[in-house]
Amino acid sequence: PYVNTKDILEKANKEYYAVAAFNINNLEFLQAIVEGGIEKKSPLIIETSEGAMKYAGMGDPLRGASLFVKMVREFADSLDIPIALHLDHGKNFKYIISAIKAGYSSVMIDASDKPLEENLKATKDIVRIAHAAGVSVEAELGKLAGIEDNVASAESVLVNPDEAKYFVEETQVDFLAPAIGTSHGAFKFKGEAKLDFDRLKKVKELTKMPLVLHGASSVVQEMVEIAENYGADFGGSKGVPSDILKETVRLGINKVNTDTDLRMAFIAGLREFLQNNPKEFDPRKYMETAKSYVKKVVSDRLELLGSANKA
Ligand SMILES: O=C(COP(=O)(O)O)N(O)CCCOP(=O)(O)O
Ligand SMILES: [Zn+2]
Repeated sequence: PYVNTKDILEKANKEYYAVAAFNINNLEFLQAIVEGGIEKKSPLIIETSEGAMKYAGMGDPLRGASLFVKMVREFADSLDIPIALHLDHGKNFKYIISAIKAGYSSVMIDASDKPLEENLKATKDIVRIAHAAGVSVEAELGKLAGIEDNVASAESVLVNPDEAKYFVEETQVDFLAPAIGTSHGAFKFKGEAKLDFDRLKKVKELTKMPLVLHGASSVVQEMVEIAENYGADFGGSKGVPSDILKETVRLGINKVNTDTDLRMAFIAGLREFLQNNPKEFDPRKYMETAKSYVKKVVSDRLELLGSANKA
């Protein structure tokens, strides 16, 4: 069934596991993610960024939002596993309202690049509207390093746990993304991977609410090797190692944003197939390997996060 993201995350919060939030931009990634969820009998959070809404709507974000709701509902309404649709990194008021209007389960208001007072005000405004429409809300405190929504932030600004407690009480957001040292994309760490577990622990103790990890892809070595075998150049790529990811779940992370791992699995499969099948031009065939690799990465992640058999 099509459910509210909050329902999925409240259960995960109580039982101390995490649910992956997989980004999509097209039909093929959605198909592969749903196949993984069915195989693992796992709840799924499908999420789309504002860029995805523009891409699918051919420049019209409301059309994009409505298309994604229809696609995801079509799968969700016909399956036993709970599936929610979430707007990731909502920064533009018009896009956030478009997602609510189209029927998204939840939206993120990302005002983390603003001073606290501005973040508070923007978040309160969205919470008031979203809650009136039965839509749950995610906000972010602190800043991820790396490129976030085209804003290149040289270094990450880690969450302040006391500020987090004040923020959630003031805004009544349903789930919070504390920045603890991750960043988006495939090049997360120069040296050794390190996250600020102490801050995470404190935020959980102070808020007791479902928490979100952005920039949580692991950069699966197996996929990097296949892609590089067929011409990709992913030198220097490094993600969040599985043991570190598991520790964040043990410390209270309940939603794990995953986009890069799916992108690398897809391109690895696509490169491999195209190189080995010079005569093929049927789109139902030449994306098969790509989709199967995405499904594999999805299934492994659902297992790792502990949401398998939790549907
Ligand atoms: O946290 C993540 C993904 O992290 P990852 O890169 O580690 O998968 N996200 O919120 C995904 C952000 C995708 O935005 P865009 O469509 O503009 O590229
Ligand atoms: Zn993110």
